Amino acid sequence: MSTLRLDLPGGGYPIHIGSGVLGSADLLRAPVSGDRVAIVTNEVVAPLYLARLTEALAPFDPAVVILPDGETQKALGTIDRVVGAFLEARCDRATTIFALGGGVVGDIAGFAAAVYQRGVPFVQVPTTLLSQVDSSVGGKTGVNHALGKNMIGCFYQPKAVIIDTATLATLPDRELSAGLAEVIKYGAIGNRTFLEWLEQNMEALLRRDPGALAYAIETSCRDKARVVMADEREAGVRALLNFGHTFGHAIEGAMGYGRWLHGEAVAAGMLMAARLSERLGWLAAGEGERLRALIQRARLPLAPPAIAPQRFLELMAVDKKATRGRTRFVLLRALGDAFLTDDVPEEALMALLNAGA
Ligand SMILES: NC(=O)c1ccc[n+]([C@@H]2O[C@H](COP(=O)([O-])OP(=O)(O)OC[C@H]3O[C@@H](n4cnc5c(N)ncnc54)[C@H](O)[C@@H]3O)[C@@H](O)[C@H]2O)c1
Ligand SMILES: O=C(O)C(=O)C[C@@H](O)[C@H](O)[C@H](O)COP(=O)(O)O
Ligand SMILES: [Zn+2]
Repeated sequence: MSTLRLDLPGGGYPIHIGSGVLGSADLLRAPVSGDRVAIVTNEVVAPLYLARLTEALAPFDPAVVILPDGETQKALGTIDRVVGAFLEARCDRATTIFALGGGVVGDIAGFAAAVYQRGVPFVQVPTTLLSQVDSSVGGKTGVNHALGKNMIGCFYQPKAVIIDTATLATLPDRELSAGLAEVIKYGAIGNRTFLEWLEQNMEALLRRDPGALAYAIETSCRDKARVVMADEREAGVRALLNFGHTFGHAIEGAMGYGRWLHGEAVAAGMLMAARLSERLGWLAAGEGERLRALIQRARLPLAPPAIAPQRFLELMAVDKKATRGRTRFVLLRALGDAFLTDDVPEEALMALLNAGA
């Protein structure tokens, strides 16, 4: 097992990574400060891992909230239902909330914990590759709105992140690939050495080699923690973690939440951002091709679905990175060297959208 730390002025937390840590009573009970716990999970994850978490938390007798599966659950109505379940179970301010599941459960449970009685402690126990490398770390919580992805939420840091890599054994292949999109993102935005490692180890990751997965998860969490420690509230460098997301979130919204997985939309979005970088003369063609090849080997989509350019623009107009009415994009100077800019001529953007990628 390895442990990283994410330190912030408001208090830091450990990120424990290891196979079988879901069975570790010591690790799971350490972040519990009060005398009660509640677990938020979903109908897919509960039959697989709820008993193990409940056993590890004994003698606490957790209140359990089991949500339906899927991205469409990331909606304000779900927060109302989760808060209702907490109230019915008489959860008080000394109740620690555990999020057991993928990014959807983590974003919902984290936001519910942030607003329940104005804030109760919570712990992330991520069970998808995507949530283990990205969503469980850094404190972005929230839900979607019909007009935009993650439009309702807040920054609210967990007390601990406990990553049991053994849970990935039951993850469907399509979900594993979706997680690899965010892993590739770390290489593309700021870690060329890691990108080269991914080029050499993609097959090992796809066949779920435990050593390769552990290395990819640890490197991703370390990179993300470093960025979050430098800029918790996304005033600057944290925006780079949004590489591929300006296009990706628009794809998710245009298709209807859940049709394209988040990681799939981010993969196509990263390639759109790379192509835009090439069109604007920032990125050499060979670099974009290298990213395309890696995304293809991760079994991820290489191009967006058919979306009218006007619709794309409408959806991107609400992107949270926009300032003074101008959409900002994360572009590449090279693989491993990303930057944020609002200096994207409309003709270049329209040419990209009209080209279908
Ligand atoms: N907060 C953040 O910083 C952040 C970062 C990245 C993504 N996100 C959000 O995360 C969400 C995507 O997360 P995700 O990719 O984990 O999707 P998800 O939570 O929908 O999980 C994917 C699927 O796998 C199932 N599942 C979970 N663990 C499993 C396991 N061990 N075995 C078998 N099945 C399992 C889930 O029930 C679901 O069907 C999106 O809403 C995205 O916006 C948030
Ligand atoms: O943690 C971050 O910061 C990220 O941008 C990570 C992204 O992978 C993630 O999808 C995040 O939820 C996007 O945030 P948003 O602010 O663009 O909604
Ligand atoms: Zn993401």
